[in-house]
Amino acid sequence: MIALGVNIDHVATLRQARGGRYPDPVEAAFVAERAGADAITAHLREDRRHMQERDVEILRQTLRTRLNLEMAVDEGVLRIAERLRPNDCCLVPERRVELTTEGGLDVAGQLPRIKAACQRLAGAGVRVSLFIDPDPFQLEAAMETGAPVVELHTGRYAGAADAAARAEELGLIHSAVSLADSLGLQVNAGHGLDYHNVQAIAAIPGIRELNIGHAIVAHALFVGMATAVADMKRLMRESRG
Ligand SMILES: CC(=O)[C@@H](O)[C@H](O)COP(=O)(O)O
Ligand SMILES: NCC(=O)COP(=O)(O)O
Repeated sequence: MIALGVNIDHVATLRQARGGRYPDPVEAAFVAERAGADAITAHLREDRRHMQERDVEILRQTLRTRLNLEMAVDEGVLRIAERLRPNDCCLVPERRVELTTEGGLDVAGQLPRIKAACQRLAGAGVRVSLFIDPDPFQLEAAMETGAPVVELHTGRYAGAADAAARAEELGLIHSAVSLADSLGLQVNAGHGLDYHNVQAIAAIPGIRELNIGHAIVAHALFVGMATAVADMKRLMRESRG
């Protein structure tokens, strides 16, 4: 059964629009868990544009499933992760000017730095995942860091301009899953997945977990968070037959 990690960042985006107390991403996480989320993903960005330290502290103390903390290799956030010790940390690239994550982490180009961060988090008892493009060089580098998990960036698949481009990206993802499996890495995937494009990814047998947020939160505006999560879980379940 493929697992669903619900990313609640954009509940916090709505809250930060006025810098108030609601909607509370923690409440969204509880609803998502009751609706079938297997984990909650929260991206504590260095610029704190959405999730706040208060949010991840409460999530760490209250979740019934797992907390997957997404973060850049930023000293301040690393120290928070070492203190909170979430179940999982997923290392992602960040640029303050980006609207959202634009690609995978360049592990191959900064291997000593990423490896040191992985060792610090593993030393704190955290399972580390690396958010990378479906690229053989990045997969080989990810294995060098000792991180047991990779999350394949599905953004280019999700944003493909036409069916041919989407099929090409899907092929790269299939190949990356096979290589990751041969390297002994757990394979997750995420970014830009929605109710129209998720099933082709969820159907790939070697993928253990999908992290999905923006599309679920957007759907939840119209049907509620519980139904939005249940709808996504059903599509993922049906994709496996
Ligand atoms: C790494 C990734 O693809 C997302 O989980 C990330 O959280 C996107 O950043 P925003 O949530 O800020 O859009
Ligand atoms: N790592 C992907 C994630 O957590 C959610 O990405 P998105 O569904 O908000 O694009």
